[in-house]
Amino acid sequence: MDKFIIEGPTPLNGTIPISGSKNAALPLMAAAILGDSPTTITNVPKLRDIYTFNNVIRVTGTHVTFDEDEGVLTIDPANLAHLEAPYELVRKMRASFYMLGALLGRFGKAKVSLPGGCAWGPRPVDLHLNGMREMGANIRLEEGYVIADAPKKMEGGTFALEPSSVGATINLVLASVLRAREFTIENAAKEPDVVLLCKKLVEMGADIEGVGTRTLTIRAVDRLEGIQIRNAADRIETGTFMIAAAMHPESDVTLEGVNVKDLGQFPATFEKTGAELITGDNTIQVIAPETLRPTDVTTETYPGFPTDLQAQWSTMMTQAEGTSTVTDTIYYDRFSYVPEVTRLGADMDVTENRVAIEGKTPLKGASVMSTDLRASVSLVLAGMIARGRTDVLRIYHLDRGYEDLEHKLNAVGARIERTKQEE
Ligand SMILES: CC(=O)N[C@H]1[C@@H](OP(=O)(O)OP(=O)(O)OC[C@H]2O[C@@H](n3ccc(=O)[nH]c3=O)[C@H](O)[C@@H]2O)O[C@H](CO)[C@@H](O)[C@@H]1O
Ligand SMILES: C=C(OP(=O)(O)O)C(=O)O
Repeated sequence: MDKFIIEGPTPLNGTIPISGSKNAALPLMAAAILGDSPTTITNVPKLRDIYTFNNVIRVTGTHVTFDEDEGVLTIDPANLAHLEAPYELVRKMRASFYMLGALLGRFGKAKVSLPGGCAWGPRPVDLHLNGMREMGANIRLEEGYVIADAPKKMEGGTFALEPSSVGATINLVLASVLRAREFTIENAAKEPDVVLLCKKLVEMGADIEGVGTRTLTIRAVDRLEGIQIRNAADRIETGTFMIAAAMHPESDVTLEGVNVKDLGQFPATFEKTGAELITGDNTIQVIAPETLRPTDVTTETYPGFPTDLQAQWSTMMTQAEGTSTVTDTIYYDRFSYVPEVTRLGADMDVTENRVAIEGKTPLKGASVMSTDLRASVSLVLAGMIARGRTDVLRIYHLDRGYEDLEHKLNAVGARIERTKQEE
């Protein structure tokens, strides 16, 4: 197991390239197995979640090749015959649960383990399962597995997502495009990852009405063909580095390869901190403010503030001149980073789904432990402005979702070393 040793504080100056998005790539990979010819996806990041999902897909007999240097993934489902996603792999990442929709949609049968992923508390999948039932599938749970089957064509129907769910929208779209006569998803997610998936399925031949809106109507087609897809830029990595840049008053960082449109309201919220943003076609320059203004945020569905940037924002607010609150309405208990950032000297207090942060506390290096992906990166952000040495333990969570994190940050002035962690 690896850990990071971080020496701080360090201002960040220079240019950071943004990688392809993990959360956009994974549903596209699941969609590829619906095609009756190979699909090629470019701009795919080298991340542990991508390798794990490659292996999940391979178990089915699908041929997967990943050219890591070029970021090109080719998925050829011609020999797909084994309709199962086993616990040993699915437990490692939540997105492998998309295999349920994809296998059921393509073959009318699937056996998929209930999911794992970042475990900060309950992450139910009832909407995925009930939506498929509404479509006409038989679903039962047996020994930790979901076992599903469906007739050649399911009747379909209408299913309202309450609350709106990214994962359930993706799974229901995957299950229906080849197999439901007419299926309507109300209150569908319209996060950029979902919109990209729907657009690419339409390019493959799917019939999806309402792409990019809250109501999707899907009418099954008989076949889909493989296509060439360019994966989106990672909007959460972009937001994370914007926050990193704002945390030290002498930082000035340009992010390259950004998809500004995918950031929703985040840039406008970000500017309330006093940080200056200069936006180009696919670049964002972040000039840190002299004094960071306390700025309250509440997570919402897109285009609102993303839950995946909640921990990073709270960590930034430890350096603001005053008190702020950060509320998570998507996942109520995504605050496991708080005791760890507190170990570095922050003053944070969690009540229900809200953390109150008393700002401008000097941080001082210590050993801290990563508990999930976005929690882990928050500890790196804190470590980069803490005085002295911070050891961030168990960084395997980070490797699930941040490509070349230490190299990218060291190239702009950070001092982060990856080393083996003694057990
Ligand atoms: C809307 C939202 O911001 N979704 C985020 C969520 O996606 P993820 O797909 O994990 O979660 P969902 O979007 O499905 O969850 C949204 C809400 O719906 C609830 N729910 C979901 C499914 C279900 O079957 N039953 C149910 O009650 C969840 O508990 C949650 O409160 O975490 C991902 C990883 O951090 C993020 O990338 C997504 O942007
Ligand atoms: C937690 C995340 O991923 P997952 O939903 O795959 O656990 C994330 O991307 O922040």
